Amino acid sequence: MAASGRLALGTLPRSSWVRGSGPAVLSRLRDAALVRPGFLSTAEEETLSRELEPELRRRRYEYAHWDAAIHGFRETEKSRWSEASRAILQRVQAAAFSPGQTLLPSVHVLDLEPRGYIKPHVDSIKFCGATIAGLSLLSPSVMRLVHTQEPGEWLELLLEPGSLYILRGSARYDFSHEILRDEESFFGGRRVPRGRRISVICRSLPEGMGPGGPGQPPPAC
Ligand SMILES: O=C(O)CCC(=O)C(=O)O
Ligand SMILES: [Fe+2]
Ligand SMILES: [Mn+2]
Repeated sequence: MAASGRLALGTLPRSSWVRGSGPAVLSRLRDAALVRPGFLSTAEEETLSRELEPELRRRRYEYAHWDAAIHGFRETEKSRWSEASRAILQRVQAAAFSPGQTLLPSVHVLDLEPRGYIKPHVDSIKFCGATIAGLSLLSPSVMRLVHTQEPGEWLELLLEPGSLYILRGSARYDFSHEILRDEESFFGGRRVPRGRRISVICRSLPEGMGPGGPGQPPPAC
C-alpha cells in the first residue's frame, strides 16, 4: 500500500508541491528549487529517525534570541552514520549535487518542535556553497522562498515527510528561505498543520574550498 502510494506521487504535477507568485518565477526556478516528494521509502524514513532520535533526545530545544533565524529547535552536526543511512545520503548526493561538488563533511540535522519555525534567511555564503539539499521527516511543512531584492517574487514548497528539496544557484543565493510557523502554515488554501519536524540537510562546500582548496571547512553552516 505504502509503496504504491509513493509511486503515485511521481505522476502528480509540480503544482502539487510548488507554487509561486507567477509563471515567470516558477519557470526561472524550475531547476533551482525542486521538491522530490516520496524520495524516501517509509522504511528509509524509519531508518533515519531511529538513528537520529537518541542523539537528538540528549539535547534541549532552544528558544533563541528574538533576532535569531531558528526558534524552538535542537540540532546536531553528524558525520558518522550507519551503513543504511549512508546509502540514503549517497542517493541524496547523486540526486542533488554534481560530481564536481564537494559536500560539507558533516550533515546538519535539525529538529523543530511543533511550535518551532525558521525565519527568512540566506545561508552563509562564506560557509556553504551553491547547493542545499534537505530531507524532511515526521511532519509536513511549508518552505517559502522570497527574492531578497523583489519581495513580490516568491515560491512556496510543500515538504511532506519523506520528500527531498533542493535549493541551488539563484534559489539559494537570491532568495531567502523560511519554514512557516504553525499558525501561518498554509500551502495555497490548504492548511498544513505543523508537528515536530526533523530535517537532514546536505550542503556543498563554498566553491574553492574543496580538497586542495585554501580554506578549512567550517564546523557548521
Ligand atoms: O530545516 C530545513 O530544511 C532548513 C534549515 C535551514 O534553513 C538552515 O539550517 O539554514
Ligand atoms: Fe537555511
Ligand atoms: Mn544553519
